[in-house]
Amino acid sequence: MGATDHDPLAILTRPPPNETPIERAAREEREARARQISDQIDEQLKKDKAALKRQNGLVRVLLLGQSESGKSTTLKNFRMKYSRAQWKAERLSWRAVIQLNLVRSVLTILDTMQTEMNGTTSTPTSSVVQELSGDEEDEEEDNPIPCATISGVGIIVNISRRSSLSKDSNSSLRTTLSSHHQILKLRLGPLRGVEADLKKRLGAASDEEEFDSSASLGIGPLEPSSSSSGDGNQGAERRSGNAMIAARKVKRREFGVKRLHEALENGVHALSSRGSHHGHGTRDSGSFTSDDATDIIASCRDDMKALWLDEAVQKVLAKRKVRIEDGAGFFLDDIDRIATRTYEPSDDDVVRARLRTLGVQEYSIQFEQSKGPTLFAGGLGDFGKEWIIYDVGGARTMRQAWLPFFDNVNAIIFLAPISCFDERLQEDSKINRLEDSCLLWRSVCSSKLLAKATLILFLNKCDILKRKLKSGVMVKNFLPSYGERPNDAGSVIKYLKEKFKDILKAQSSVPRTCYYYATSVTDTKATANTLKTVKDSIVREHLKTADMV
Ligand SMILES: Nc1nc2c(ncn2[C@@H]2O[C@H](COP(=O)(O)OP(=O)(O)OP(=O)(O)O)[C@@H](O)[C@H]2O)c(=O)[nH]1
Ligand SMILES: [Mg+2]
Repeated sequence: MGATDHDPLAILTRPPPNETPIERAAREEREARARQISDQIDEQLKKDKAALKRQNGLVRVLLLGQSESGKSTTLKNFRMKYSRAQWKAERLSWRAVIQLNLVRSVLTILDTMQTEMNGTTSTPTSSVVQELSGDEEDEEEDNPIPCATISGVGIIVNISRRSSLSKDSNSSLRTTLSSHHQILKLRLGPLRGVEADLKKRLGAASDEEEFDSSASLGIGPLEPSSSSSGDGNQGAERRSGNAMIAARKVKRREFGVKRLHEALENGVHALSSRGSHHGHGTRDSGSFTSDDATDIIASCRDDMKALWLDEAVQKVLAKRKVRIEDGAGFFLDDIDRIATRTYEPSDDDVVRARLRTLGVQEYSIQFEQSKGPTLFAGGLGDFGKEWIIYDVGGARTMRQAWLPFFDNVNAIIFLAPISCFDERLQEDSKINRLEDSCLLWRSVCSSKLLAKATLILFLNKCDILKRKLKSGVMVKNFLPSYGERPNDAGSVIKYLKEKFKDILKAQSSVPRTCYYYATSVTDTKATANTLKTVKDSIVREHLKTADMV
């Protein structure tokens, strides 16, 4: 008896006895089809398994924080370090954005000068203006008023009054602005057309935007209830009681785009098609030569420099507390380099460029497996190799859009710009920016949806903080709880870090890990090191959750 006689399967699959040639051909065709289907199923299973593995290894990171906290700048650092090829390919297309940043700074100076010449009290509002806390319309002077107390944290944020100059110094400043300044203003006039042109080219999604100053935090269930904000004092009264001021809408000039890639591409395409019409503005082997906007900017170079370096202009800016140098997209110290016909942005330029985020932008980053022992080694497969980073718009009116992205997120990188203890929100001039950051951080810490996410806090804009403190701004004037602690950056960072830690502790029922970093994310070298540590901690936490370590 052969071995197959005992194999039930062999009996089942054995060809029937007395099979005719036609029957045999039909059977073989059936079997071939079955084999083909089986192979297809195997292939699909393999694909599903790979997709599942990839899905398991996918790390989702959400960048959160108020507007101008440095979210997009952090993302740029990530892309610059870990998506080098894509970054380099995109770098040139930032030129129009950087030119727009420069032009807007100049226009802000011109507007401030005009306001001064007119002798009016209002100051133009712009993305490049870092306006100190202080209500332009208040009569009282230099009298800090407690504005808000953050419940359980003990930060009392004062909004100091604008320290206005005497009538004498006002009029003397006005007369210092001479015909020379009028001429500069006239000669720089074409930059208004350039601004409009660049905006059109990039496809402005929202430029002049109105914010309702009575708008809520706008983050739905995350939003702390009004009673829990701990403002049961004059601060709350001050914010809600003055109906006239609360109803006022704050006008703000800032440029933002919904789809960054599209905007950058638009800039490039508009430029090359224009170039073929005008015989210039061409793109040759990946680099620009020139275009109308660039020509005008280049021809205004000396006047722009003269304006920025002018002593009387600096005095007007100081008087009106317009701190362009601490604002977003500051390029006035780089006029020589940028206002040329052949300007090409550097890595640092792109990182410093300001383009407000509208909605949510999504980026995928593929991390290379590094040599030597890594977290990916040891049979952990593709864990942490692919990251999806979500960058959101941070203005209050945009926070509703964050919620859908809270689901399944592995890590939050929260940016709190700590230099802004004496600034107010652009979208709501009643709210101190540090107070807003603390409230937002509290919402993030208390969110059930984010309970499992790794928390990373960047105490950002430390460079601006240092400059501000050095210039004599006293933290205790804005945060009375800071008391007599030394007015240096190290002490302020330590103090605020403890405040953010306290908030997390108060909002967590179980002890929760959070990684804290003092950052200046425009410093790309230092940020590269921070990101490496951040990346490792996120992957480590992710693996812990997945029971892999
Ligand atoms: N000096 C300095 N500037 C910074 C720092 N972080 C961000 N900036 C600048 O601040 C501006 C705003 O930064 P963004 O990254 O665009 O802010 P954002 O949080 O994405 O703001 P939205 O898109 O409005 O939500 C940019 O011009 C940055 O170059 C920092 O640490 N130091
Ligand atoms: Mg942004």
